[in-house]
Amino acid sequence: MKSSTDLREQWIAWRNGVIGSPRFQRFAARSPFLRPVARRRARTLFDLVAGFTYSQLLAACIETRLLDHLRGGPRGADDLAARIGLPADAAERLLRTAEGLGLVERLDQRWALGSEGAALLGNPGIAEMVAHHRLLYADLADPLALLRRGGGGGALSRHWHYAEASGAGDAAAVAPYSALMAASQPMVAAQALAAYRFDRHARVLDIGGGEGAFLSAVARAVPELDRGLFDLPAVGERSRARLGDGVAIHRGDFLTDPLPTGYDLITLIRVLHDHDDVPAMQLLRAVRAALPPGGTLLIAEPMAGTRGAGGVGSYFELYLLAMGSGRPRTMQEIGAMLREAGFRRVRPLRTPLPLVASAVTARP
Ligand SMILES: C[S@@+](CC[C@H](N)C(=O)[O-])C[C@H]1O[C@@H](n2cnc3c(N)ncnc32)[C@H](O)[C@@H]1O
Repeated sequence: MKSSTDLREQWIAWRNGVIGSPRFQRFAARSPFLRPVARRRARTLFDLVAGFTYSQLLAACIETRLLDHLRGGPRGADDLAARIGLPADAAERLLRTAEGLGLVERLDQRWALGSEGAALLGNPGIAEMVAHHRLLYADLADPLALLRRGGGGGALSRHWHYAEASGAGDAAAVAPYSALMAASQPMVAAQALAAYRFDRHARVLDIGGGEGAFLSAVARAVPELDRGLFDLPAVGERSRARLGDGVAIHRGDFLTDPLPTGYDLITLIRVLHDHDDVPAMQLLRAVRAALPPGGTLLIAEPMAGTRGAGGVGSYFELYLLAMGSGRPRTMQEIGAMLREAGFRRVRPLRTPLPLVASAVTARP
């Protein structure tokens, strides 16, 4: 009897033979029943081929602040050209191409914000990420070279000081990544806060908490919670400015220094995936040791293998490869690591937008 793997292999060979056949493609394009599928497939393939042009066009819209200029309502092309600092014909071309991506739309002789443009403006962190992608774009200019050298060694690795450089990093080294993380944090905090009841706890410690944007969001939702933040010294300094004196700031290296105790909830938000398996296990063991009996660890970050997340997993895989440290892990891999670190009750949580972050809790 054939195994399910054999049957799947046969099915894949048959399917690929049909889809790849020019004769079938011609037939599907003419058939009224198959035409919608054929068009959808052609569109998906085109997006795969041309995706880099979309990203670069988006980068131009962000750099010129084109979408910001439409925030208040439609404007004429000449007005926009003057505002974004482009000659009229160049501005017209930028607007036409942005229209194709739903970023702007025509309204008589004027231009208005398109639905994708409005969604983008609603999440300021996205614009920051688009601008930041200049670094990843440079590292991906030769993707095979990046893969062959095992990642790192480029612009993105220099941006994330702790990825490959030695030392904790001074104020200048940590500023760019800390600001970027703070700008993109609200989307992530929304996932964690929707997935987990923070009001079950008395004291929360956010490890790798950056400038404190996550703890600020937690405080708005559960003001009575005592808060502490642990991060590298120069980042801790930045968080003091945002969080004020009401929050305990612990400065140190979580791979070499002891973690503070006395917190019944510890959070790792977009932290674990930054680290290779050995340091990631070291961190989980340290957290396990710092938690009291009955305490909880909450991990929230984008995870590999997330159903319905499309190419998001590939994006994070390449991003972390270019950064030179860490990898996105599946929920199962994180669960296994938690158990190996001595955690017993591992519970995946539902987040509203898993492509932004999935979440899991564990207790000693
Ligand atoms: C990707 S950022 C996430 C920041 C924040 N949790 C967020 O989601 O916005 C990772 C954070 O971990 C901190 N970090 C990295 N390695 C560290 C180490 N060895 N000790 C302490 N903090 C570290 C970085 O400084 C940075 O703030």
